[in-house]
This record gives sequence, structure tokens and C-alpha cells, in this order.
Amino acid sequence: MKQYDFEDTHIIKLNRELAMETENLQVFYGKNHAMHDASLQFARHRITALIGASGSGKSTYLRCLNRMNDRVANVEGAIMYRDTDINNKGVNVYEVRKHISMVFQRPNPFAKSIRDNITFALKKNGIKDKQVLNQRVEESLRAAALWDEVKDDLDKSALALSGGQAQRLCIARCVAMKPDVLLLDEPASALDPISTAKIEETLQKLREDYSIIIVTHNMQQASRIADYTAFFHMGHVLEFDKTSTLFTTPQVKATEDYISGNFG
Ligand SMILES: Nc1ncnc2c1ncn2[C@@H]1O[C@H](COP(=O)(O)OP(=O)(O)OP(=O)(O)O)[C@@H](O)[C@H]1O
Repeated sequence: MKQYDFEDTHIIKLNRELAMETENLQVFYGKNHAMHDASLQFARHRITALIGASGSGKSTYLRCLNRMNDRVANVEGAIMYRDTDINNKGVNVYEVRKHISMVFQRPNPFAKSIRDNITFALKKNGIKDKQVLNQRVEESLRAAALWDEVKDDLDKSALALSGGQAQRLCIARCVAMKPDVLLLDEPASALDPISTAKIEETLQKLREDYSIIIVTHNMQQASRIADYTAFFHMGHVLEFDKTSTLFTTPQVKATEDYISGNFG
């Protein structure tokens, strides 16, 4: 693999309302220093894509943002959300995840009905009123662009859905809890192009109400949907800019090589 200067970086600061930001985030898996000094800002109600080669640390970074790495890694530095450093060990992780919610690469619906997939967490959080629950089911399925396809099958098993529908159900399940930030780890990589297009459309609509951070291997996807893009390389964030700028006039050699396919 080509060697790049990790000091050669271009990270813009955002002059707008932030959803969250990290300051000097470091991640260690035992002795493996997997993320170095990552300082990034995420704009509110915008989509930010995290791109980079396999093993560059995108998922490691994303998982820190709602404390999913707690049991597997040592995470240092600040993760600021609404004036609170949520990397502080005293912070209630379950509360954090109500605000900052994660959708995984493989759709993972519960072996329950479509309706129960959505209402499960709501009920656990004390919402019992049937009318409120029904309303939340419809709202979140609509937000995830799934309502029209499943409205007559709400009591059927979620396991009968196609991969693309199941992934949109997982998005609806997150949205039902009304989080602030949605983290998505390659949500379309296991899906066919039509389902991928639906997910992209869904994310673009969701941007009106949510701040979205998405890991993707697919540079076309990043350029289609993301307002901002961060380029990761070997555990370093080397470039962060508006997506259109990063893809047309990258400032860092490693980014330029990566997006032009001249990498590795
Ligand atoms: N749970 C873990 N335990 C130990 N090491 C890990 C763990 N998860 C990731 N790593 C290591 O951290 C580094 C970054 O991996 P990570 O999965 O974050 O990269 P990535 O850019 O998301 O890759 P991919 O695109 O293949 O998912 C790699 O060296 C990987 O081996």
C-alpha cells in the first residue's frame, strides 16, 4: 500500500448548527491504535458520509458515536452532544442511544410482527396507549417509505420482508423512538440496486428531521446523498469537506488517489 503523510490533512470547520462533534478521538483495541485524533463536526439535519478503504476505521469511529465500542475498545477524547461529553463514563449509555440511534449493515428485524418491531422499544419506554402506538407505527413506517408496502400486513412476521424492506423496517424502528442522530453502517451494502435507491431516497427525506452519519463503501452513494464527506485512511481522518468539493477538488493526495481509484 502507498505511504501517505498523516500530517497532510484538510478538515474544514463548520459554520452552522452541529448535531455532534468529536475532539481528538482515539480508539485502542488492546495495543492496536485503530483511530488517531479524529476531530470532526457533524451538521444538524444534514447527511455526512464516512468513506475510506476497508480497515481504515470508519465503523470503529461510527460505533464510538453512540458508545457501541464500550466493551471492546478503549476510547479516548471527547464526543460532544448537546454540550455533554457522552464519552464520559458516567453518562447513561441507554439514554445516549435514545438520541443517537444505529442501523447496521445487515437488516436485523426481531422475529416479531412488523407492528411489534416498531412498538417494542416504545412499550419498554412506558408508552402504552394503543392510539399513540398505532400512530407512531404509521408515522415511522411512512418516514422510512415502507408504509404503503406493509400497511395491510402489520401483524405479519417481519421475517417475511425482503432485505430492502427489512432494512427500511430497521430504520423505522429507530425513527419510532424519535432520535436526533441516525448512524448507519453501510445500510445498503447487502441490498440490490433498487432497494439501495429506496434507502437513499428515504435518507434524503429523513434529513429534514434527523442528522445522519453514514458509513459507505460506495463513493457514488456518498456523492449522491451526502452533504459532507470525511475520508478515512489507516485510522486517520485525512480530509473532511463538502461532498461536492471533496469529490471534485480533493486537497489531500490520499483522498485524490482513493476517489480516482489509484489507491492501494
Ligand atoms: N472488535 C474489534 N476488535 C479488535 N480489532 C478491531 C475490532 N473492530 C475493528 N478492529 C480493527 O480496527 C481497524 C479498523 O477496522 P474498522 O472495521 O473500523 O474499519 P472499516 O473502515 O469500517 O472497515 P470495513 O470497511 O471493512 O468495515 C482494523 O485494524 C480492524 O482489524
